[in-house]
This record gives sequence, C-alpha cells and structure tokens, in this order.
Amino acid sequence: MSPYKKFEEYNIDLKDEIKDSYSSIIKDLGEDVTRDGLLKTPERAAKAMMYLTSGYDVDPAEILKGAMFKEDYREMVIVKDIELYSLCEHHLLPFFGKAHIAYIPNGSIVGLSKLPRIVDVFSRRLQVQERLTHDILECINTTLKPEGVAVVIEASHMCMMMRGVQKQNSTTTTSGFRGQFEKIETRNEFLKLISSDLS
Ligand SMILES: Nc1nc2c(ncn2[C@@H]2O[C@H](COP(=O)(O)OP(=O)(O)OP(=O)(O)O)[C@@H](O)[C@H]2O)c(=O)[nH]1
Ligand SMILES: [Zn+2]
Repeated sequence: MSPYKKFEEYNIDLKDEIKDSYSSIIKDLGEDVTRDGLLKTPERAAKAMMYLTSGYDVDPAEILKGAMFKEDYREMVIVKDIELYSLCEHHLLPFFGKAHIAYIPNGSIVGLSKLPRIVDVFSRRLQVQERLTHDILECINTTLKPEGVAVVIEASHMCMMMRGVQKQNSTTTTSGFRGQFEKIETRNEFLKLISSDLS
C-alpha cells in the first residue's frame, strides 16, 4: 500500500509538540495564553499549519497516474487560472496567486482535475515560488511523459506586502518549459492563450 495519503483521507492528527510550540510563541509575544480567546489558539494554529503543510504526505505522481487515459489527441491542453496558496519557506507567510499549466499529450491524456490537485500538493509544503514551479513542471514531465509541458505561476508574497519592503502591488512571475514548449512558436501560443479572455 502507498505510504502516501490522499487529501480526502487526510485526517489531521494533532501533534502536541506543534501545539506546545505555538503556546510558547504566544507566551513569548507577551500574551496570556489562558485568556478565553486564546485558550484554543495553539491547537487551532497547529492544525492550520499542519493542514497547510499536508502536501508532504501526498505523492503527486500517484495522483497523475491514477487518471491517465490512452487518447490520440496531440494538441495543446491548457488549464489556466488555478488558484494557489502556499507558504514561503523564508518567513512562513503565505504567497498566493494563479498557476497556468499546459501540456501536449504523447498518447496519454490526464484527468483535468489532477493538474490543480498536484498544484495543491506542492503548494502545501514550505516553498519558494521558483521551486514550486519546477516541482509541478517536473512531476508532469516525468509522470505523463508528454510531448511538452509548460507552467507559469503569478503570485503575491505576503512577506513583501505586510512587512519588509511593503510593496502591495508587485507580483512575481515564474515559468518553466519542457519539450515542444522550448520552441518559441509553441511557447508564444501558450502565453497568448493564457493571457486572452475567450469569453
Ligand atoms: N526567490 C524567492 N525569494 C523569496 C520567495 N519568498 C520570499 N522570498 C525572499 O526571501 C528573501 C529572504 O531574504 P533575507 O534578507 O534573508 O530576509 P529578510 O531580511 O526578511 O528580507 P526582506 O524581506 O527584504 O526584509 C527576501 O528577499 C524575500 O523577498 C520566493 O518564493 N522566491
Ligand atoms: Zn517570505
């Protein structure tokens, strides 16, 4: 049996060490952990953090493998505007935005929902945006073995908004391209399609 859990099966088993650590942090901030509003906060915060990092327990390749279908469609498939929420590994503050994914099948297509699912798995780990982009790209490339794969992520980082340089409107774009998307025409077609509003 796979050692990995599906998110649906992920029933957070509270770790007392994490709860106790949050309790110490709150105390060290000068707060009274015994006051009514804070009494359950260490437990809530621990559960929230455990959920937000639950992607370590899930194997994203298994998610893709579970819904691969033989199909002779060899055009570009794009799933765009996939919302994502992750945690920056430097400050443990959220970064959030959108992922756009495309691939060109090579005999197999993948269930569409599985692409947002792997975005969630890799996002629910301590990340930097560059590695998140690369993780998604490589997972699709090595598991599905498509003719090509492209990933673009646009995100805002709370560590640059709430603190530090305090820039509210800057966004960061990262991208990765493999196979056919290394060709400029294919890459441009993808970039044009993700920036257009076809509705
Ligand atoms: N490349 C990259 N950097 C990130 C990401 N998330 C946060 N950072 C940056 O990580 C860097 C950490 O730099 P440090 O100088 O060690 O930390 P700091 O003193 O808190 O930096 P400031 O945010 O500039 O105040 C900062 O420049 C952050 O903007 C990310 O996803 N990718
Ligand atoms: Zn940060």
